[in-house]
Amino acid sequence: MKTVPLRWLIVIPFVVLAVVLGAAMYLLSSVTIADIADKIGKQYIKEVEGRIYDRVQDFVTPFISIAEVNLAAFTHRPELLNDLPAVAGRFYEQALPYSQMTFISVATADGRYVNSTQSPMKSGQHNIAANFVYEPFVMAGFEYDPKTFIGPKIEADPTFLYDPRERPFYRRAVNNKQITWGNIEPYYGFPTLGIDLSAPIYDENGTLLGVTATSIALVELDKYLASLELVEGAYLFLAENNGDLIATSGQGALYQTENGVITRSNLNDHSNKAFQLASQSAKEGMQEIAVEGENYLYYQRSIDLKYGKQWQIGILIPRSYQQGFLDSYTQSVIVITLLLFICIAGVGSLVAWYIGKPIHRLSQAAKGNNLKSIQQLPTAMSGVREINALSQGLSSMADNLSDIMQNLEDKVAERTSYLQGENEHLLESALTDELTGLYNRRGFNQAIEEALVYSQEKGQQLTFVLCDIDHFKRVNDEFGHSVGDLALVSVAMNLKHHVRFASDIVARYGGEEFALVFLNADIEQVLLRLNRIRRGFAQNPVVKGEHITMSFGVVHVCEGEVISMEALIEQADKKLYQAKNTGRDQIIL
Ligand SMILES: Nc1nc2c(ncn2[C@@H]2O[C@H](COP(=O)(O)OP(=O)(O)OP(=O)(O)O)[C@@H](O)[C@H]2O)c(=O)[nH]1
Repeated sequence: MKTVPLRWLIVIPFVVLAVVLGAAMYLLSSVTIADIADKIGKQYIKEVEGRIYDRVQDFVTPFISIAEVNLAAFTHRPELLNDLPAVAGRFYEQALPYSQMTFISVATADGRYVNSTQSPMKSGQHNIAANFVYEPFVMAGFEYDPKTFIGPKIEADPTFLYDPRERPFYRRAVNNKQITWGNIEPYYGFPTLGIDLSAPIYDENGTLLGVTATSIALVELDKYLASLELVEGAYLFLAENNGDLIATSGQGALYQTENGVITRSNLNDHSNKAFQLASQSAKEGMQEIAVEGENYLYYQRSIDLKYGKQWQIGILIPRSYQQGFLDSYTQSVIVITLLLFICIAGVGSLVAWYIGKPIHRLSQAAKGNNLKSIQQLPTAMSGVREINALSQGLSSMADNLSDIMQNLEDKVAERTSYLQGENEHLLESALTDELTGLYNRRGFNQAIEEALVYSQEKGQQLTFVLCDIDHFKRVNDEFGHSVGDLALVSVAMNLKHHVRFASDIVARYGGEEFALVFLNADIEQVLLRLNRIRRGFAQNPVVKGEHITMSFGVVHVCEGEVISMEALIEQADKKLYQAKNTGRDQIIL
């Protein structure tokens, strides 16, 4: 079975997971990112549009409401028109909270006129203007006074005769006989657009009593759109239905004045091509617009301002911005995911090293031939409990094995020494004659061979004797085989008695035949001894009063003479044969 290191077992799955997950995220993001970008873009557009819509409504609603409230007041209480200073005070208070409220005015049917006014570019500076205080129809500005309402005169121009009934706001209201919007126009002397709303006042008989009007500067809306923090490349505009711009997020002027003629900027001829295309589409809802290689999401919505007036909000967002943002976001997520998995794999590798190192050490110790390397392992070799348990298990197994081995060694030593004894005993019995205790033929062969080599090496003389009991058959026949055995033992003892114990050899050569070897002995001494043996048999009965005789065949090997064992035996045998054939009980040399 193929095996892998623990480290790879932990690291490889995480790396594979990271790659698969990263690839999956990349594929998924590439498929869905455009979709998500679109959704985010649309969501963003709607959010911005909602803010603008609310802002425009908040901006315009008080202006409409005040006109409506004043119309209702003058309609139901026409006597208010008899006390225009009080009306001026009322207008002043109404205008006070609204910085963009440039005029709140009323003009009576007999030509009197009063308003609360503030500069369209200097919000907060409220004054009162009237054309009846100074001189009839001479317009003058006044400070507000809490008690008299019309306070000290600020300025008066006797040549500035002002008859409101000749003014567009008055005529428009009278002609339309209802609340009517004026045109958006620049304020005279101020770089901002403004618009007014005028309402004719009738008594219960339908007689015209005058016209009340409000007017607002639109500079605040332009400022608001410009102040919005938009994504890069986004454009916003507020326009009238005919495309005339009211406010933008900062692309160009809203009107031009040439030779006293004022021209409003219109979406159709705007320098920003995206605006031009937006005006061409001129329908509400979400669309995609391509301008010079850039794709935009475009959203248009109309705001109903009552009394037949509608404005259009337009928003353009480049799609690349959203997509780029999402791309980099997705890439970051992928990179972070990959890094996370690499960190996990790294930590896994460390854990594998922490677990694997002591295991490796254990296996190295177990591989060694010496159990001591396992027994010497520390009890706490790792911070991992299971590894310590494994180490302790191995260690105690090594202890047990060591005991078993020691037992085995003792037993083997005991058995070996027993077998050695048995072996020696077997060897001895293999070389010894059981009856007499002398060398048997095999023992003799071995002994004579060693003796021959030794004496030849040392250059010593040697005498070999073969001797045989004469007519031994008769002993067996007469006294039985067991008595014959006793006789053989007695002969063996006699022979042994007469040779030198240490170096000479006595053997039972077979049956009643014996062999003697005398080492480093003169032949005379040997013969002396053989004769003693012979005489001993004549004098002492071997068994049951029976005397025996023996015949001897003797071969003497002189110093330095070389002869083989076979030749030596053959010669001795011949001599013995000769002794037997020539009367027995004799020594033949
Ligand atoms: N009791 C006893 N008899 C043995 C043993 N080995 C040989 N013999 C006997 O020795 C006798 C040898 O007889 P032979 O070969 O005829 O020789 P011999 O009777 O000694 O006659 P010569 O050698 O010619 O003098 C046999 O009767 C054998 O049975 C033994 O171990 N025990």
